[in-house]
Amino acid sequence: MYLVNRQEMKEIDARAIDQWRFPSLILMENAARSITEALFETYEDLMDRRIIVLCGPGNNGGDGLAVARMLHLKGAKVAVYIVNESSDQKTSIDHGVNREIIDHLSIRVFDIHREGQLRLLKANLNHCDLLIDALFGVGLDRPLSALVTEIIDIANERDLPVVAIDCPSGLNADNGQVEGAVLECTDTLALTLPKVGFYAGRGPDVCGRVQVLDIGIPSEVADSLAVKTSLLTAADAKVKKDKRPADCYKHQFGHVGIIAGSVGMSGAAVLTAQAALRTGAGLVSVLADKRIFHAVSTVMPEAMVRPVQWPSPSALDWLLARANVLCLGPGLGLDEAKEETLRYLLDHGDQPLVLDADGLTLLARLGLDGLKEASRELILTPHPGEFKRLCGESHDPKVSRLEAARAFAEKYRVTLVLKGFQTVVAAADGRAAVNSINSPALATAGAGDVLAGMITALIGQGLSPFEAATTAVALHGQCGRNCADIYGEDSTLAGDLIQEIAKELRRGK
Ligand SMILES: NC(=O)C1=CN([C@@H]2O[C@H](COP(=O)(O)OP(=O)(O)OC[C@H]3O[C@@H](n4cnc5c(N)ncnc54)[C@H](O)[C@@H]3O)[C@@H](O)[C@H]2O)[C@@H](O)CC1
Ligand SMILES: [K+]
Repeated sequence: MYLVNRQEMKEIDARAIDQWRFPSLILMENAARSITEALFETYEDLMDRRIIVLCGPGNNGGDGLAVARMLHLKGAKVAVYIVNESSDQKTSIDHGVNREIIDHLSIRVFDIHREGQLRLLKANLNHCDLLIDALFGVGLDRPLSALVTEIIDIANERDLPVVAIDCPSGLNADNGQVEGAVLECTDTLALTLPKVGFYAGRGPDVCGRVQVLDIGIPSEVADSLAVKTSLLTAADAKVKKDKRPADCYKHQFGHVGIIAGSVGMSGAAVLTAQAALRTGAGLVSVLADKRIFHAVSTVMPEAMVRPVQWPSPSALDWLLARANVLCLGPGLGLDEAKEETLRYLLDHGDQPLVLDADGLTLLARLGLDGLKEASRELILTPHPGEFKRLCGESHDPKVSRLEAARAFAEKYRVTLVLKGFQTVVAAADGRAAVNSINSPALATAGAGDVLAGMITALIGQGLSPFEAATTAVALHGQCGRNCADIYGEDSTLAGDLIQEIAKELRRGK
């Protein structure tokens, strides 16, 4: 699903109106109908609640007026407050139309132009059971005034459920930044598409549950724009590849080469390899330190395990001659021999290479300057600490994860998987995706090794690095959610995730 900024959303609305010939008032009516339905679905006792709709002067406020009308006509208890400070109190055209309609109904409508008029709102908020936020949507284009800030502060002080129409007021839909105040919402009903700002800066704290509502704009309209950002949802957890033919053989599904594990960290090699096998890899070869060879090979009869004394160019040559994709790093260790191993791999072979965990720390040590000229596709999977190390001095904590990941991937011509809550995947060509399928169950030892194995296996089966990374991230998130249901968030083990890969892949067929 596309994830859009304000300019893209406005362009989609404008094209729907100008090129696809949808009258804007129809879109507003559709929006209001979808929002009203969602409110009834979300709040079963809606008819018993005293509802306040806070409207701004633009089309977001117009949506609010139309929703207030629909709720009123269904018999709900609604009061409307319209905040408009502009000197001529001008509103958008469609807001004006909906104002006229509502003025002919018996709904209580109050105008607020200045601070002296806040007393009634303050009093009514004390007896309110649901606040609908229609102050500003994607049209917020300047810092909030003192009046609006005060209104938002008053509302935030109350312990009220708040439903945002399109976007919480005060949230910059481009980057999640807040200047002054932001309405803290329980639910955000995004119109047509989710906005980037929901997943950056303060966005995750203030949006609550996000639902995306269809308002009748055909999907071709968004397709006609070059939107480069997407939101990963359950649909992305399905592997987009053909079903295995009946007469298939293992060499058709990739040969994954894994360089992982060290004394005390043999499990990392096992988890990476098992995850790759469960994700459909035809063959998996592991180069493992000879001291952990038995530990790795005995628990994993399906993988080919070769004992190695690092550094070992000959073992790497053996692997380079066989594997069609490589993964280096989980539990590998950081000694001089491993540094030499990575240096050798960066200079030899042309298979895509996934660098994870210690592989990333080693890369940060070697320096990133050579990456742009690398003869192979590189996929880096850092957690925030590793990412900071990779960025070095250029790390800027004020830049959102999405933009930081995108800039890094473009600069170094790599696919970057910036892990954490709402993992970001970014490609060298500017595409990026944010994962919406998260689970606290994934915060467990070895979960990263599993993800690295999954990404590597999907590349081995022919997916592009970006496709493989986005699919694996969504699938991994889904497995985390399943495990949270089965074992609980506290008790999920990385190995449990691997069992879930099998169930999810079967379900996705
Ligand atoms: N065809 C469309 O364009 C549709 C738009 N829709 C709604 O319209 C919204 C966008 O409408 P608009 O572009 O009118 O924008 P908004 O209604 O989000 O806000 C713009 C209005 O707020 C004022 N404003 C902006 N920042 C302010 C600030 N900091 N303090 C005080 N006033 C401020 C502007 O002067 C303008 O009057 C969407 O978020 C969505 O809710 C929906 O009705 C669906 C269709
Ligand atoms: K809003």
